[in-house]
Amino acid sequence: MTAYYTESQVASHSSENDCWVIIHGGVYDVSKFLPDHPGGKKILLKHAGTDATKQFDAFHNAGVLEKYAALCIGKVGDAPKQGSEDSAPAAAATAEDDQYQFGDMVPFGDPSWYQQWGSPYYKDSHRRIRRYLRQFVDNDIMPFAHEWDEAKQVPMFLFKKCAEMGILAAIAGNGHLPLEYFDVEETTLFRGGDQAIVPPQEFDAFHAFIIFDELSRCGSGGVLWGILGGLGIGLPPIIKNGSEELKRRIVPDVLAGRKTICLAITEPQAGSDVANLTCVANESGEGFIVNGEKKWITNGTFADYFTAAVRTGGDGMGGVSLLVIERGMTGVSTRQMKCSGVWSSGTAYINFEDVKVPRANIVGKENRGFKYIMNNFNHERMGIVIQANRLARVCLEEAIKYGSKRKTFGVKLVNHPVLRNKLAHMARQIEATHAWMENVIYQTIIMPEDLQMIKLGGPIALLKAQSTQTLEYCAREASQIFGGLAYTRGGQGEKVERIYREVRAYAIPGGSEEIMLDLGMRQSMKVAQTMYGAKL
Ligand code: HEM
Repeated sequence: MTAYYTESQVASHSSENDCWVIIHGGVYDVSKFLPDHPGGKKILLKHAGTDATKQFDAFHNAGVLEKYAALCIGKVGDAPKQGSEDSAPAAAATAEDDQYQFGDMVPFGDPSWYQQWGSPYYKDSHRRIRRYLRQFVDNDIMPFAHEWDEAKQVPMFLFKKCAEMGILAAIAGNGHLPLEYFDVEETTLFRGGDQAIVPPQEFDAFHAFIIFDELSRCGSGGVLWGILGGLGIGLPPIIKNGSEELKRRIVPDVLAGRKTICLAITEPQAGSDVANLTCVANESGEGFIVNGEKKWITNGTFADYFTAAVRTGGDGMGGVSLLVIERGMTGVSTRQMKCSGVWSSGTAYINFEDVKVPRANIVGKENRGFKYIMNNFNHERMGIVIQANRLARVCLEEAIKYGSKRKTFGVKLVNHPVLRNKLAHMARQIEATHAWMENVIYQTIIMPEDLQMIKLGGPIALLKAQSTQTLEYCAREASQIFGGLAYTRGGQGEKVERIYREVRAYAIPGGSEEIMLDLGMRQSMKVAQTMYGAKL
């Protein structure tokens, strides 16, 4: 039952031992919080017993109130009369309610189909998954993203939660649900047949896109890579190429959040140059003995399984295989690396020293690993593109929100033409990238998979460079708009400061911008000549 107080009742609680404030209609008892308030005790006491909404808004993000909800003891005003509209429980929102607009309506703060624009790509189940994910991110992720980043790990219960929702299965399937390896009725998103939030038979690449896009609103690459980075790239090669025995042994546990997995390809001396990796797996008896190092491995500090690229044959791409190495195997050791960003994602340096791996753990055929890795690259890169563009959008949204309340020289930041110019350049790049992204995702639905490999590889490589350069631009400009607040960790500039540190975690892995731009043109020229008959 909500308690209601009058303004004069609140005013009588204005001493150091008994201090209440009103913020956005809520009454907060901050007596015990005074010594812990990061802004200091005095400033709170100055506003004791009063409505301090305006002062509060000047120094905090809205999320602070959610995080400190326990301090809220009631509301200000009269209790609603029984049976009045206010006392009735709010009706659950339906997909129809969301048909025209959804979100905060900050210009370009969400994709255009959230803001009264029509789109051929989305139907009711897309609108429902969007609402479901937004609540999850607002309530269960955003208030804690900063803490998790500082603690340099995401909590393990998050994997279970994502599994229960069906998010892990949705991400692993590359636009399809891997229905053989999880029970849809155990998930909140897909249970209930035609009545499900997303009926399993309706699931498509746009649902997966919305999941990634909405999750990325948390503004933390560390959280995103933490929960999905390893699974999103480490599991699909097994689902696609592994033996039935290997799949049954590994996939259900990972999709249920009981076990975690990562992809271990990069080495101290071989990054984008995958064909030259040196981690070696020598045949021995019933299996292999693995020796070598892996570096910058997302989720490597805690993953139970490593989908590792190893050299089983001669030099170059024809000698690479994929092996599932398990944490419990003797000779596996991992340590957390100190990176400039994505702190909570568990980036690891890994040593394999005489690790005995049974032959049953090989993924697909021996010496075919390079092909399996390449086949997964489009999926991996699109995941990066979606995240990078939403993180860029977060920078724009945060900058507009902050710039609409902060004044300099008596004028709101958004009303200074020089700052509006920055916002405009951010918006045009984000919207252009988003439209290209939707176009490519649509192609992944209508184009046969073998053709996608050939025709989409070039555009996706260019799109990756487009999205990370957009992210870099937006992170920089938003930081300038936030000024000193984006130079300190936490507080109002929390997301922008963190994203600025995370730009390189998007621009380098999965193919650096330089390699993407070159590959994108090379591949597109080849396709034009060999498939469309261009005389070049
Ligand atoms: C329920 C009441 C309040 C809570 C839970 C709260 C919480 C916080 C927190 C968590 C921070 C750290 C920065 C951040 O995360 O945003 C902070 C900073 C601050 N707060 Fe509060 N606060 C409250 C009320 C107020 C009020 C009424 C004022 C009055 C002006 C105030 C002034 C400040 C200032 C000046 C800072 C420092 C900002 C900076 O570092 O730039 N707070 N507060």
